[in-house]
Amino acid sequence: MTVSGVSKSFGPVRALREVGFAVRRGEIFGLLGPNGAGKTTLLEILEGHGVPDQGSVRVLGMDPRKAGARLRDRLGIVPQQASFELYLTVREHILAFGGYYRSSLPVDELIDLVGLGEKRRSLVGRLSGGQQRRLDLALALVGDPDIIFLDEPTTGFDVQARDRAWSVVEALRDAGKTIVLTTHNMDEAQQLVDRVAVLYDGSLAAIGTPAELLADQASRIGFRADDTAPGDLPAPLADAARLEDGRIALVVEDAAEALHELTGWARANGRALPDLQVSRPDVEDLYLSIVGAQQPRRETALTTPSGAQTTE
Ligand SMILES: Nc1ncnc2c1ncn2[C@@H]1O[C@H](COP(=O)(O)OP(=O)(O)OP(=O)(O)O)[C@@H](O)[C@H]1O
Repeated sequence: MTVSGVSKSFGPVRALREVGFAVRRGEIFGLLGPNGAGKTTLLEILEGHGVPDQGSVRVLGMDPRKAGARLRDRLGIVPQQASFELYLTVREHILAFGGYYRSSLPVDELIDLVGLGEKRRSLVGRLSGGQQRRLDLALALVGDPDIIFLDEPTTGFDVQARDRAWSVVEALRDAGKTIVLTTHNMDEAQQLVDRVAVLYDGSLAAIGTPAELLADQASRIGFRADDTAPGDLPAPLADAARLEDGRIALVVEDAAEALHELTGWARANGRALPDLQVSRPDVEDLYLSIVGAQQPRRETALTTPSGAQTTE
C-alpha cells in the first residue's frame, strides 16, 4: 500500500499536506496524531471514500476509487462510528453482512475470535459500547479481508477489552493480514504496532518502528534536589538540568555518559544523589516533542522509510 504526495483540503482547512509513505504487507501500521491531524481523512482516502486533491494512493496495487468490488472484497473496514441493525442478533447481523462478500468466514468462529461468544444470540441494540466495537471488528473481518483498516479500534475500551483487541489484531497479523489503524493511544502505538507514522497538522512528522523513533529521543535523569541546585552541577550537565517539584531533572541524549559524569561529580564532592532515577523515553515523549509540549524538549530527528520493501 502506498501513499504518494497526498494533499487534501476542506475549504480553508488543509487536512493533509503532501503525505507519503508505504505500508508493508503483513504489518500492523499505526497512524498516530492529535485530534484533527488528518488520520481519518487519510484512512478514508485509502478506503476509497475520499479523493485526494493532489497525489495518489495504491491499495493492493489498485486505485481505491476505481477498483470497485474487486478491492472492496479484500478490505475490512472498522469506522469510528458504525451503524447497526439494532433488532438483529449478533449472529444474524454478522451472517447478513457476510452475504455482501464473495466468501465469508465461519460466523461462530468469528464471534468467538472477537470475544462475543456469550452474546451470540443477544440483540445488537442491547450490546454495551465496547461490545458494539467488537461487533464492528467482526463485521470488518467477515469477508476474510487481506487488509484491515481500524479507526481508533480501542477507544472507550477498558484495559481487559483493550488487551483482548490487541491480541486479536496480533493474531490477524500473524495470519498474514495487513492492518492499518489510527490511534491516540501511546501504549497502543508502542506495544501493538510494528511501524508508526505520526501525523501532525496534516503533515507526516515522523515514521518508523517505535524503537527507531525512540532511539532519537532524549533520556531523563532525576534525583531529589535536597541542597543541590542545577548550577552546582558541572557543565554541560548544568545546562541540561532544571529544578522540577523539588527534583533535579536532566534531559540528556546519552544517559550512560551523563550518569558517568554525574556520579563522578557526586563522589568527588561528597554529594548524595537521593532517589536517583533514569527513564528511557517512550512514545509519549516522542509525541510531545512533535506536538510541542510546554516543556522544551529536543527536536525529533525525522526519519523516512528505508530500503526495499514489499508493499500492498
Ligand atoms: N468533511 C469534512 N468537512 C470539513 N472539514 C473536515 C471534514 N473532514 C475532516 N475535516 C477537517 O480536516 C481536519 C482533519 O480531520 P481528521 O478527521 O482527518 O482528523 P483526525 O486526525 O482523524 O482527528 P480525530 O483524532 O479527532 O479523529 C480537521 O481539521 C477536520 O475538522
